[in-house]
Amino acid sequence: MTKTTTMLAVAGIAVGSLVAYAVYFDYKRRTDANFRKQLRKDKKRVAKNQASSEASASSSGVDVDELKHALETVRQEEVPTTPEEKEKYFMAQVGMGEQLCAKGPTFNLAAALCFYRALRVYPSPVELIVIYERTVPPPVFQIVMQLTNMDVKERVEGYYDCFPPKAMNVAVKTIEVPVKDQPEAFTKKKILVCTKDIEAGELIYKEEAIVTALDSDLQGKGTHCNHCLRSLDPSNAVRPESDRLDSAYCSTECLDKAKTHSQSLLFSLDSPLPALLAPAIPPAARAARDEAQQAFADYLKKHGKAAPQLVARFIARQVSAETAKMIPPGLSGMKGAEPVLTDGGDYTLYDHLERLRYLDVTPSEEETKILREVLQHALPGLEQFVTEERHATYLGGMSYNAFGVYFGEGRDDKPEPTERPEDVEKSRTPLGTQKQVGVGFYAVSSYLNHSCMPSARPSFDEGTAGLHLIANRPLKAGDEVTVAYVDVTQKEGESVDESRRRRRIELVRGWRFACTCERCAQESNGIDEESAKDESKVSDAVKRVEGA
Ligand SMILES: C[S@@+](CC[C@H](N)C(=O)[O-])C[C@H]1O[C@@H](n2cnc3c(N)ncnc32)[C@H](O)[C@@H]1O
Repeated sequence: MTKTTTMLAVAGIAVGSLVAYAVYFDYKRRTDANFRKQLRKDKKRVAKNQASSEASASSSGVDVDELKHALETVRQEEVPTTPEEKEKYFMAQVGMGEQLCAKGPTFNLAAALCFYRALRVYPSPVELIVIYERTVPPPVFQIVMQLTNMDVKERVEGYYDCFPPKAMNVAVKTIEVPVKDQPEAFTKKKILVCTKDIEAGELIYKEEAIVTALDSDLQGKGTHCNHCLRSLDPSNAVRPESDRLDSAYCSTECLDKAKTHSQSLLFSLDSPLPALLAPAIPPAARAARDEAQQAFADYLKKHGKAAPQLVARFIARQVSAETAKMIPPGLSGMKGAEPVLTDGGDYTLYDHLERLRYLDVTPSEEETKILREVLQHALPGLEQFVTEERHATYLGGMSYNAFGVYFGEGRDDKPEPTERPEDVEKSRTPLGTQKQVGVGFYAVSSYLNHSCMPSARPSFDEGTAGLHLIANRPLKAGDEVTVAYVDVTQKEGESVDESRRRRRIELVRGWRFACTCERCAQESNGIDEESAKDESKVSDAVKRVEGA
């Protein structure tokens, strides 16, 4: 209840460790599902008598509108950027909060706002809430919890107001669809719809990939840019001095972006942090980092899959985006580190991944260990971020949502896979994965559902991983936009049934769903006995994976 109590409790935990990536963790925890779960638990445990934050007047005696207004005001305030400033700010706010507490109930809201401000810059918000519970007078603590819950709730619920950006002409809509064989049961599904009328052949939007990975047979050859995937003349390629993947780039601009986003952290001995924040690396640590990166590069080469690389790059890009926020504008040299994916709102890259569907996959222990070591040797502490569970979510998210990048009619020189068909890595590629040069993960396009009669198609017209979504037919505002995840053309010599069966089996293998599109429904009418057997295999496979 005194200044010393909170300050001492806090000092014992982490005030001294406000380094770059600690703030990154802070940011993540604040926004991730586990943190929100924890908050809900805390809310139940702590605020037993607290009226719902939706109620017009709260048990803390502060009107909800007043709280909302206060929250908005705090949100508008600038948060200090450097670790030292944050620490100073934190101490000042806690000190002021405690002084205001002593002045009596009239100052409860003002006191709570101080504690809330301190929470915003503290590296371990959950721990701090637990400390507050012990040290802050209950009525003030209740208000801090209300502010925190309100903030998290608004962030979660407001996401689809800001995303996708309005200029992209699409919106995410949640619809209810009937569950097969269960009359009157419905399930929720997200679809992407147009927000304006579009002509056939018109560009709906263009989207840059958040992360890309070249197909493994092209890695190191110098025929494609490692960042934008553009075709290159190897003799003109830009080659970095130190690069674990022997990467080539089409320009110094792509090289710089790649370094900023992920290459420096994962595949080179450069500092993963900008000079302003970078700690000096002792020679022994350098050697260990080199070894960890070599093991990761060997792993990627041996397994030939893109998803583990996309995962690593996505994590690295989160680090880069969060560290860029900590550096005063103009000083960072990290231009482009933070992708702008929303119309305002304070969302992180993780917000975009978290809401997507993902495949239920289990990364090998070896893969998790290798990735953790690469991260640990780049920034000690970062490895804590890759728990088995989180790694599985990332890997499942990338495997499920990646799009194949292909140019023109695609390529014909990709080595035929040697694995069992069900083990071949799939990406959404209307020409078939054999035609792609690599893959990209896209925040908006991840929401596109499949149709065997798609209303749109991805196109890589600029010869890079920049995805142009083109309408296949006229679309009205509100119509669903779909693409083909697999090659849906009926091949020469293939019957309607055979084509239907091929598509559906590929969809089950790659994305584990039985296609419910209009064309599949139409073509099921004349289904023959042989196809019916395959169809039950599709249903069984889906049941197996969905029931698992
Ligand atoms: C990447 S997600 C697309 C967004 C997703 N609809 C959602 O609700 O988040 C792909 C998933 O959507 C569903 N889906 C997409 N296209 C479908 C189709 N043609 N038929 C049935 N389900 C489909 C499947 O569950 C599939 O696993």
